[in-house]
Amino acid sequence: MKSSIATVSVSGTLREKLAAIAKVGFDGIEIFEQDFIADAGTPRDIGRMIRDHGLEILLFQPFRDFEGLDGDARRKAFDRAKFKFETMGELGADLMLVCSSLHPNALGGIDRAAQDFAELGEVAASFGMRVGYEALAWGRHVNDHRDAWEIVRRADHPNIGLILDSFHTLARKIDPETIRRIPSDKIFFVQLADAPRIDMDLLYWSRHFRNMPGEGDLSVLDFMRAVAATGYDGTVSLEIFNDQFRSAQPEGIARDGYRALHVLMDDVRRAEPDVMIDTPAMPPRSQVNGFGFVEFATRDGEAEQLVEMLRSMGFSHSGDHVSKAVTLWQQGDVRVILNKESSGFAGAAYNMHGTNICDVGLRVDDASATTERASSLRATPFSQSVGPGEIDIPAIRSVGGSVMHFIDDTSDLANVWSVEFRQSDAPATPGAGLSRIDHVAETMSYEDMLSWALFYTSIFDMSRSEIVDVVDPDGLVRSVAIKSANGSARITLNGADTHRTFVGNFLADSFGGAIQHIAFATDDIFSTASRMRDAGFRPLALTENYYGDLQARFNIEAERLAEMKSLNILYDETADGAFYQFYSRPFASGLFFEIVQRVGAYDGYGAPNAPFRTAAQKQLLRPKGMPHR
Ligand SMILES: O=C(O)c1ccc(O)c(O)c1
Ligand SMILES: [Mg+2]
Repeated sequence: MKSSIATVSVSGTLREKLAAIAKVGFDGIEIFEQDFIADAGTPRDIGRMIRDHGLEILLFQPFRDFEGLDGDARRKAFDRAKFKFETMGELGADLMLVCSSLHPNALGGIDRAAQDFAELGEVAASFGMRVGYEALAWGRHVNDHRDAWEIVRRADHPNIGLILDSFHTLARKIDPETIRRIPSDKIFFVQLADAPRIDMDLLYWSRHFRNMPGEGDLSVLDFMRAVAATGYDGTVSLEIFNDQFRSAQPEGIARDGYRALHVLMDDVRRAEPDVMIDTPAMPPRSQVNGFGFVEFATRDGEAEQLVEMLRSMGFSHSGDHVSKAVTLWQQGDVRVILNKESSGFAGAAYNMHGTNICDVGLRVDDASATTERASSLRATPFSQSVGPGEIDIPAIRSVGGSVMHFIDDTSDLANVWSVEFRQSDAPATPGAGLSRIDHVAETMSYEDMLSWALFYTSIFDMSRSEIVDVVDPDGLVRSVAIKSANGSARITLNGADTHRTFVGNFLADSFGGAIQHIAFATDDIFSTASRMRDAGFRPLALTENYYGDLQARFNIEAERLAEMKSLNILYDETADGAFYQFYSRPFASGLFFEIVQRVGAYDGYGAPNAPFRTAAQKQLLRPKGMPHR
């Protein structure tokens, strides 16, 4: 199988696109005519430049409005095709995509179109070219791959074949299983794209909202399984028209494309064990079993403030690093590390961002297999020199340049706490009932959200929720939740459109995204909240109006409601269960803690409460009388 990406999928000039596509390791490209025409080089020069990047031109496209014409218009269409074949010869491309016609004068008829393609096949053959026919979902007469296939079958010419595009098939809800009966040698090329399910005009949806396989809601896996089952082992190419991608960094998009394509082929291989799939092998998705630790880079007054907060939340100072200014704080199954080093990764992270969560440890089944899969999918490995008494823990780069470490039970990684930390003499405190990390919340620019969701769902056995809109007083924040298969690890990604929102404001200070808050789980939030209050914890205060509204919306006993109000506990309820939560006040550049209790099978994060708590948080951040940013 050759991997390819269409030049339209990536932003920049043709040269910038090629550099990015080549760097991440695609075999070739689909060259879009616009990209080619906009470049000042001759077709020969452009062809050479592409090959100099180590890339093949696997497809030239698109050729429009060809079939179904008659008279002069038909002759003109053939002349146009000849001109394109000549250009392709100079470029060094031998396959042209013809998409189904939208021409107002195009006449329908399978046999008429077949006749056009039989003749075009002869012309193509005389130029040493091949032609693939693709049904656009909004084609005038042909908008279904089954009709395109029938035309190709009846054209019966060795230089005429079919091009399949997952978007056109899946957007129209055409059963991809119908692909299994097409002979593989007549499939000349396969294009892949996903898209979010939005009810809108097909053309508009396709030209603006496509995204990488796995980033949307279409079943690209079922489509590709059917293609693979035919025995097709030719090019698989990403053709992604997306407004956001057009303005993103070319290399990030190319990398996401590479990741999406290879993870899809890996999934196909696992789903169709009898089919030979020729892509690099990688370990299966990594099983995540919760969070091993979270690490703050911090210093001075902010470090003292953090210690105060941890104490007030019931954490005990349980250990000191054998050689570094690093302390370990524990409660239940939660480990928080405070790193006050001025050198190394945490030191650099502090110098850049101030107090921040620079590192997260995920518990996985197999740490080295996890990093192996991650590097196969072009994640950036991370390592730093291992100091005296330290264990080399496998790690990769994560959101905003932070680090993600992997801990498992199968190697000496399991002993890291006893090896790297000396137990503290400080007496353990009784705690406040926090048992584990329920979730961590990462803040990022909305443009990066799909990319980080793909990061999690491709490397780990994690799935993605629908995107929900969270209203901030100064803008919209979109949020998607990532959850491990067993529910033990949850990560929410919050995408900010503007820096005026609470998360956007944090983003402006944190350059490129970071964890903004950590939510701890308790089994009894009322007891936890009162114990924390007694230990000096200062919760985020909600308004009277909030509790008035709760009373109106839900059936909560008056006494309970009064207790919630006095402890600043928020509430949500669905058919699956109930959810209680309360928050700390923001500290440092807008970091905060959350305490949650899930009742029944409640699976959300209290999104209906988000506008009220963000308003309260912003109130505290904004200096009185100052216009906000
Ligand atoms: O939107 C289009 O016109 C268009 C062109 C070529 C394709 O391969 C395609 O899928 C869509
Ligand atoms: Mg296409």
